[in-house]
Amino acid sequence: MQLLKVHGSENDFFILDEESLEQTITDQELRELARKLCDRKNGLHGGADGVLYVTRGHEGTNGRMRVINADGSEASMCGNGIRTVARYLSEKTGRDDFKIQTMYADLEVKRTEPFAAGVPAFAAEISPVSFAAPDLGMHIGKEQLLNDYIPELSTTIKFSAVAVPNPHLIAFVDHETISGDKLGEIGRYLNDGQNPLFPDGVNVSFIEILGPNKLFVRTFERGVGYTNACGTGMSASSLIYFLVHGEQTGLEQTIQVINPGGMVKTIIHQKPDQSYWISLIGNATETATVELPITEALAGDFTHVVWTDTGEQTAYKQFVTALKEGK
Ligand SMILES: N[C@@H](CCC[C@H](N)C(=O)O)C(=O)O
Repeated sequence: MQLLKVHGSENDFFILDEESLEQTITDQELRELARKLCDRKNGLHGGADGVLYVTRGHEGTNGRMRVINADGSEASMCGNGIRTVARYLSEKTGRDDFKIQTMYADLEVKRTEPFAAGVPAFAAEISPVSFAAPDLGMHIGKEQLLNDYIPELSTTIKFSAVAVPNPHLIAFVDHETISGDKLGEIGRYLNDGQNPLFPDGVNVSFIEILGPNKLFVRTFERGVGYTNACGTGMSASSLIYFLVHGEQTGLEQTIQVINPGGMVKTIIHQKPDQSYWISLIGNATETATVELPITEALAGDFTHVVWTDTGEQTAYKQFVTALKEGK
């Protein structure tokens, strides 16, 4: 079996193309493989946030992406992941602009200007968007939530909820709060599988506004925990920023979203039917190619792994250093 280790803003994944498997695997094996590979302690080379399983897509697409979180659960979308799958499929098929089949929609992706020398970038469509409680798996006694309190969570922090289409709960906070563990406390509670508010879990993001069209976003991901970045989380946060702070931004404007692992750009669009969609633009970095026997991987045995670094991470680190220095 071959894998590709990739990341978008250091939200890292193993891409597994079904064509690299000698035999088909069951859904149960795929979930088990994700749990074994991604474990941050005992997994493959420090683990990962998830597995992106690439298969043939239906007509009109260049392939299909399934998102398996580190805990083996399946998500409907992954914004950082889809850019890396876009790059993988682009290099596999020689096309730079195409659609990828995901759980609920065929999404447009395209190669864009690199973020820096050696830092390839792709743009991905993030949609469909919904604010409806049933689409969010939200049970808070309200049909929608926009900048309002959930008293069970906090009496001082206001939340907004949006599905893009995976569910996100978002709050504007100050610098001290975003740097503390309130996000972890809320994220862990809402993803314990037992709470009555989001029984299926939810991705939780805190936003600090750094200036007009400039945000810092930190996310606690469903099925993962704290991540360096969450692409759908940053897209959802940008949309909520537009809806709550319309005095600072507008449709078709580029929003810069800084995250613990780097930076992405987002643009909010509105269709004639009034529905929203978001462009998410960011790096698609390939850090290593990996070869290993699937039977051993399923048993959590990584002794016969052939791991080959691509060397791309050096350019990515230089890009992040320049970003921090404001260059
Ligand atoms: N990291 C992803 C989101 C992955 C799925 C998420 N954990 C969920 O369960 O919804 C991103 O970049 O969007």
